[in-house]
Amino acid sequence: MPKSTSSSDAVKQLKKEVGIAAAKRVQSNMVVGLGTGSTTAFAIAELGRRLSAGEITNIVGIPTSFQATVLGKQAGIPIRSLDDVDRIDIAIDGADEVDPNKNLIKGGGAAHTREKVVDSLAAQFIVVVDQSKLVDKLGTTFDMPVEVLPMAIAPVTRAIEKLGGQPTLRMGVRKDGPVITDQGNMVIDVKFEGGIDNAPELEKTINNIPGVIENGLFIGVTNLVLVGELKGDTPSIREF
Ligand SMILES: O=C[C@H](O)[C@H](O)[C@H](O)COP(=O)(O)O
Repeated sequence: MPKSTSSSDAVKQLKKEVGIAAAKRVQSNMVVGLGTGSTTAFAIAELGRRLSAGEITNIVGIPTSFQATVLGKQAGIPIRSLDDVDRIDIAIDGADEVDPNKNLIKGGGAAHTREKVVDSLAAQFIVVVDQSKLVDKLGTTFDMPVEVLPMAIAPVTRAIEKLGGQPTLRMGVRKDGPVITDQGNMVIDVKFEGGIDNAPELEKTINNIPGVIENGLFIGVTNLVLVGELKGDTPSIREF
């Protein structure tokens, strides 16, 4: 087996273990925020398994994307909207970068706007990642996604350049033209050379540009990070 295949298999296994570990923290009668991405997909599947096995009963899921809605329904989790509930007990979601203060970059799947709404409302927000997502400084391995109203792409791009960012319009894969989000907007990925110096400030500054819907910085939202990591050849889970 080529090395790259075996290492991607190992990452997939870490994502699976950490997703399952997070799903095991869900108890009966909870309202659960269902995150987006390949890691959370394992958590959603495990929640469905626990429901059908009778290990937990009477949970409902609040999805953060079309993907989470589809996966939640496939797993047999009753899906509700924010109009139907008065609280979210726990939210489980992935991340593209996690810093030592549990601050995040999210939006690799263009779902960060709905994710920020749902994850911020949760009494407990659990982030599930494999070890490759841990960084000392945000913005060093992943560009910051910004969801933008399509008619404002040009002025928002110029405003971000004035702030020192290098914006790129995200293009579709297996679809010509730009990525269109679940809300019908576009996404700009912004590189900051050397990473993001003051992420709490930048989160507010970017969101203050007219036409910006939401950026992918999640500051002070996370309660717990579950990290899947390899100890030698053995997968283990660390929390902080
Ligand atoms: O928009 C997508 C989300 O923020 C994801 O949670 C994030 O990109 C991590 O996804 P994955 O678990 O697939 O790496």
